[in-house]
Amino acid sequence: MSRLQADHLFKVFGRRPDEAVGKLNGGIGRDELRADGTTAAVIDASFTVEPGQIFVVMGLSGSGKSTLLRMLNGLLEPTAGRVLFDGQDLTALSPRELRAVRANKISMVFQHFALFPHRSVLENAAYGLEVQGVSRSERERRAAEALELCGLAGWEKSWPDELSGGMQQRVGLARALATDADLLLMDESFSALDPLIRRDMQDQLLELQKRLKKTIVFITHDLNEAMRLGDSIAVMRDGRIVQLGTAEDILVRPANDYVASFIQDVDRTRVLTAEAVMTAPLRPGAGDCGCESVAPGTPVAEVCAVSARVPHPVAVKDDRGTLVGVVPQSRLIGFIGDEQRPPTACDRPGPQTEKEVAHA
Ligand SMILES: Nc1ncnc2c1ncn2[C@@H]1O[C@H](COP(=O)(O)OP(=O)(O)OP(=O)(O)O)[C@@H](O)[C@H]1O
Repeated sequence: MSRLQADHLFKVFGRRPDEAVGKLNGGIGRDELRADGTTAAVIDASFTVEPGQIFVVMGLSGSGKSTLLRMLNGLLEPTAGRVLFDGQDLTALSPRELRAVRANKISMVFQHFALFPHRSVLENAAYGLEVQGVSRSERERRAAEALELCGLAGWEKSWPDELSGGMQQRVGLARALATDADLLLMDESFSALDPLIRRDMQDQLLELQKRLKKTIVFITHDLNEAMRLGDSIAVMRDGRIVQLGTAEDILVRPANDYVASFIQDVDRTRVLTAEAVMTAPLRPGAGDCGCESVAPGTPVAEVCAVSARVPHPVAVKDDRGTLVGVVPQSRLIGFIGDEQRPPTACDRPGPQTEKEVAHA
């Protein structure tokens, strides 16, 4: 069972929302509705998020990301459609049941995390547990653990204003992790941070995720962030999900010109991995030599570097050392050059470089 499922979700603000859903289903556009003073913030969004996955919702300002997120945790009631959390229909719960689910199973991390200025870092991290009614000693233990996970051991007694912006954001993350919630909803959580600190936080989240295996919905307007973090990415435009897929799907097979224009500036060699470019080995015994090999998840840029050092296609091996494919140099060069056609033959073949002569 999926941890989270959005099933034909709509959110319409303004007059006669139900009528507007009917019109949207009938093919009317968002702009036509707006002329009536009605805003279709989310239109027919469906997706599933599996346990342990990072699901990223990416889109420009006004595309409907925050509205979608607020429906996922029950803060906003959908105009139509359902949200299933562990198979339970959130839209069918009473306000009291919904509050219990939100307090115990869902944690939010916002862009500007509001820390309490007159509480210590430890008390701030323990806040979610306090709301849950956990005893002081237990919540201090769990908050200290979460702070340590987020690299803030030793800062427990400090005040928020003694911390940098990045550290404050980590306290927010620690607060979310301390509650043991299965589902983390992160709304532009790193957007207010400087680029280097932001990257650091992304790395830290990925590192934490390897251990904790939470289910995370992460909202961002930054495609690079989406590609770094997302096991699965939904690209939103004007309230609709226009593409749903992995970073590789989006880079290699953009669904339309809009998505294609987004990915123009993405460095594919740093996002796509050996797995995306490898082929089946042609000769038996490939990868048996002592030459450098790469893991399936190695970025193409690093595979290029290895390829320049070994005299044959780069072997791709899984974590048990089993050969899963090879990456010939021609494929790497074709990939960087965005070339899909097969290679052509030379009418005067033969070694042309010192390296080729040495290995001829
Ligand atoms: N309470 C509301 N009443 C009326 N319209 C709203 C309301 N909340 C959001 N909207 C509209 O719904 C649309 C989607 O807004 P939303 O905040 O979900 O987008 P977003 O992608 O999260 O944008 P941002 O990145 O700027 O936060 C916008 O046109 C917004 O003006």
